Amino acid sequence: MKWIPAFSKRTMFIYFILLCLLYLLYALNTCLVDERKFNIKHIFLKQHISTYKNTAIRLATLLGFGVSSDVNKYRRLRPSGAPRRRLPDALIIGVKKCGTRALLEFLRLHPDVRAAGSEVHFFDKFYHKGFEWYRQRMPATLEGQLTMEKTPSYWVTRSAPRRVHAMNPAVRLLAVVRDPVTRAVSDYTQSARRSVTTRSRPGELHPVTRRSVTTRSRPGELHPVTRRSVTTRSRPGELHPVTRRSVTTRSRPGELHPVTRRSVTTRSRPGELHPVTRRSVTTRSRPGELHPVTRRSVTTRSRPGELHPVTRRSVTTRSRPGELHPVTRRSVTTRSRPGELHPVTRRSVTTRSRPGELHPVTRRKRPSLPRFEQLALVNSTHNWGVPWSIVDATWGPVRLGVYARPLRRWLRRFPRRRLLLVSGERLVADPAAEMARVQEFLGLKKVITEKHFYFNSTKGFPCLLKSETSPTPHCLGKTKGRSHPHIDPSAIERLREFYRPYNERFYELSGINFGWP
Ligand SMILES: Nc1ncnc2c1ncn2[C@@H]1O[C@H](COP(=O)(O)OS(=O)(=O)O)[C@@H](OP(=O)(O)O)[C@H]1O
Repeated sequence: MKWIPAFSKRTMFIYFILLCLLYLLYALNTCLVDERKFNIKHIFLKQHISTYKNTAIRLATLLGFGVSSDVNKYRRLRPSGAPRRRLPDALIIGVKKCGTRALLEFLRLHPDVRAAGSEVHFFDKFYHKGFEWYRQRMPATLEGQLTMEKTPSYWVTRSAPRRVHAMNPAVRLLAVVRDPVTRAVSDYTQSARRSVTTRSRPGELHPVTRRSVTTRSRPGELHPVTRRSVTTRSRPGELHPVTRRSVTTRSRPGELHPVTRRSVTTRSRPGELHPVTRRSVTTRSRPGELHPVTRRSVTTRSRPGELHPVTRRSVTTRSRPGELHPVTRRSVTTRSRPGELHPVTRRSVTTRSRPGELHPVTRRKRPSLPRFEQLALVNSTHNWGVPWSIVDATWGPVRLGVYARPLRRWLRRFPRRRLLLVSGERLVADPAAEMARVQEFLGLKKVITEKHFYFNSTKGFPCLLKSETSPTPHCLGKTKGRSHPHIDPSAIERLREFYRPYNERFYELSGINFGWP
């Protein structure tokens, strides 16, 4: 030590005193800012110190010291300059259809949380755009506020744990989980609302979803892919050959439905009363004619340009595509060829395309999916002569409920204490209690309590008394908390059996028993 004056005892002592002074200065600055007796010089100093502090914490972590980086313990907001956009401090990484939107909306009640409104999909779809792009998608926050984002698909994106870790190894992760069976039904309900009614040939798979489609086969035929009965059009009075229930019939005027014995939709001649109900029926008369029974004018089909001979108002015409209505000079409903735009409005028109074809202009889907049971179970095996359905674990809504696999991937990158598993069931049954756990995990003061919620019995879910965006009581949107279709109890039981071992594995890995049936 003697030959290196820089390390003499006296020099070391001076360094120590200097360090203490520096720390005192920092502490003093914090107090000054807290008391709101700050000036621009202090703000700059504060910003620099917090930057150094964060850097120091990261360096210490790299060197293997167990420094807690829980720097965001709840603080009174200090107005240290203008708000700015920052990369997220915490992420809701999943799981789809488990209540991620509810969690985010509830968290937004906290004054120290700011979150991106829509799903950003950075770590799964837009990673190539870089962190600066991601930062720009975030809301501006004040020093001390948490920046958050939720994208449920991160949970199952293989590369997401590595990418999130590269952004910030100290980031806090939240995942909402729910009974995988209910989750699957919820997932299916959403797809059913979005998906399409196609008319393809029997046996053909849907060209977009690659799953079987609603077919029109002959009465009694089973669906060629799912081997279940299909919607049939049989002759009046016939029962459905498979379900043995009555089918939609077209009978002659006056005939009662042969099975239900109720009157059927008839097409009679103008002036005729319905032979059973004795009420007037929809008639097609010639232009100008009054309805022979009611003496009111009837819907007519006149030639384009002609006024209705009784009411003297223009009538619905069928003109050639592109033609304007000769009286109103407005465009008329046209039937163009698939892909053609309406010649006057330049908007896509109702088309009749060939089976499997998507609408050529809008490329949008139309509604209908096979039943949940058909998709979740494959009725192919026979166990000692007894038909036995096996769960289709490759089907998305089923696969996503196997939580153990993605959890293992996340735990390879992040320590368990960095990931909070939120119960989707408790978020509905006792939102305040679950939010208390979440606030503690995020190092926030407990601000969100029971007084923020009320139970809306019509919706069947907890709703908010007020929020950042609305000062009046409101629930989540109508896409959240949908009513689910009835599912065959035996299918539910099959799924429960399927998930049981995976759930056990998940409880082991997470250290929490969620108690799913
Ligand atoms: N408070 C409240 N209000 C409405 N809905 C609530 C609420 N809390 C939890 N849930 C459940 O959240 C389910 C939707 O989950 P997500 O928000 O994760 O869906 S998504 O992945 O973002 O599409 C949603 O699923 P469905 O019931 O199938 O619509 C709800 O069961």
